[in-house]
Amino acid sequence: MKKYNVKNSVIGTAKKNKIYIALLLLLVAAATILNVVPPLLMKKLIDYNFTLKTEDKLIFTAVIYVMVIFATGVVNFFREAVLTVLGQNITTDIRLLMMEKLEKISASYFSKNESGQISSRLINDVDAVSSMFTSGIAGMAIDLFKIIGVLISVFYLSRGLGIIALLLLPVIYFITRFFQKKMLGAQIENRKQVGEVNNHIAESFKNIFMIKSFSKESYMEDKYGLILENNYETLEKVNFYDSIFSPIIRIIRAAVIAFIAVMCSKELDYLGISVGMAAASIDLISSLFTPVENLGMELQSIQKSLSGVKRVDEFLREEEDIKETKEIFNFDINNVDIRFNNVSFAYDKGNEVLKDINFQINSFEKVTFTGRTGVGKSTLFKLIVGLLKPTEGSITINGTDVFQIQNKDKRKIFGYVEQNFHMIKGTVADQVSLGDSDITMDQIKNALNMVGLLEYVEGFEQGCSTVVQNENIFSQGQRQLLSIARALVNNPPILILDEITANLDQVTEEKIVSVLEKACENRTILTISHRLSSMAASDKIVILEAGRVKNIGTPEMLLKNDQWYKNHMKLENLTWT
Ligand SMILES: Nc1ncnc2c1ncn2[C@@H]1O[C@H](COP(=O)(O)OP(=O)(O)OP(=O)(O)O)[C@@H](O)[C@H]1O
Repeated sequence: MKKYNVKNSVIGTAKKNKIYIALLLLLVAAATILNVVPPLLMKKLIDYNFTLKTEDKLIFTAVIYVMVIFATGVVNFFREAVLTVLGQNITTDIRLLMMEKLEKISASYFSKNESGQISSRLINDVDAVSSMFTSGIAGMAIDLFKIIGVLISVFYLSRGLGIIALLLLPVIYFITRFFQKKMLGAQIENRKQVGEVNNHIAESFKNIFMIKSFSKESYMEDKYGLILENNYETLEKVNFYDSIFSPIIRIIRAAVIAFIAVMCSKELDYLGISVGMAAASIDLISSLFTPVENLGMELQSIQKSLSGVKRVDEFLREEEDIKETKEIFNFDINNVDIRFNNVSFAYDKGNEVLKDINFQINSFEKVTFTGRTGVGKSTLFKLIVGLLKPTEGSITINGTDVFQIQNKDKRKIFGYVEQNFHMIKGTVADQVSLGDSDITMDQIKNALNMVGLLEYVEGFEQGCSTVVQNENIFSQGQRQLLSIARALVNNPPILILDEITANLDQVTEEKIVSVLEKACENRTILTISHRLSSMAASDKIVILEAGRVKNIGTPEMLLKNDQWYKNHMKLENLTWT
């Protein structure tokens, strides 16, 4: 199994983007140097041109000063641009890696995890990983370089001022961190409250008829008022920390400047430095505040992103479906032999849904699976099409383990009609072909014709090429017919029907049953049904109970020897089931 993880992916991206990395390092070095040049030029300007009252290269130094400030802006702009490109490349590579993994991942992963959770890994967690490298680690490195550059320059100007700058660092850092933590706490609280407000609004809209018919308007209003109050309280907290942080930092900065000015004053002259040196030092020390403040945010961003990295790595470590059969599975439609060999299956370890299942299905047999709800019928179907892997035993088709059949071959073997039809974005033809370019328009039309939908579809302005903007252009019954067309389009020898008439009225059900009767000719049919009357046409009925096969036989045999079947049939005739 290929070893996927975030670290390897980022190293891979870095290798592919060597030029950008080199450029970034160059720009960071240039920005670090340029950052300390203006204060040093200022020192020169003040000491030589103003204090000594010479005009020695005044204009020249001033022009250089302005140019350096301009160059700093340009370098910072390119540095941000390179960082953005690198960030996007990291995101793209991780997303592609996750998509590659997604295609190989075991289907049981999707039954264990909600789709919302999975998409959050692919979207939010990947963004977190990318921001960890761009604004987190890279930002931190840039700010550390800036701080080191400033400290070296201040020490170069005056050792005394260097020590002051060094002592100032932890003070700014801890004050900033204190406020950042408080602010983050308040923001999290506020976000929760905003979520509550949104949920309440969504809930009100969803249940508006119920609220009106049960006169719950004032209850909902009071609840909304309470939620809004909590929301304002948390927002006030955020605003409070936000508003006092900036003045506090400004006061500290002003105090430091005043302190340095006093220390350098003519009367005291504790530091023994020139006016220009003092001005340059004040400028440099002032520029220490922003990178130190940023460090706290970057640390926070790295901490937050680390959980994203962990979650992406967890996803990338998920078990894969490993297919050993490389050759195309050639299928003889006249010779179908499906075997369940001691099959057991559990979604969660130790909690078996199906136990020790053994049976055989032959060509053109029509087999119905029945049993109480939750007994494991749909699970059994997912095992037959190789979406799930048995925890014990195997299922074979003509001797090949179904789990080893390549996904691309499966559609030629099985046609799966689910309980609910899932529309995809695209045209009517796409609903049938699922965008498979190997399926021709003739095949699509044939399939639609077989289910009696062709005439209806050709009535649309664009016929099969009509883009489905609103799925209600098809009724529930027509959607079920589309589902059958989707299953039949490749003319598969095995048709799998998962209680497809469960949610339909009698008339629609009859129509679908008649379509199916035609579609089922010359195929092996596996179907789940609760209605025993519809099983009468089956060659074989498999009754499941407590995860095991309780009985197998023809409808006539079961009517004689299976009490459950007999009772159920009687009740159904009385229309009690
Ligand atoms: N993704 C899943 N994760 C964990 N347990 C599951 C999952 N899907 C189904 N189960 C459990 O497995 C058992 C069998 O479910 P299954 O859907 O196969 O039953 P069924 O016979 O098809 O039920 P029904 O007739 O109601 O459709 C149930 O107890 C169900 O809760």
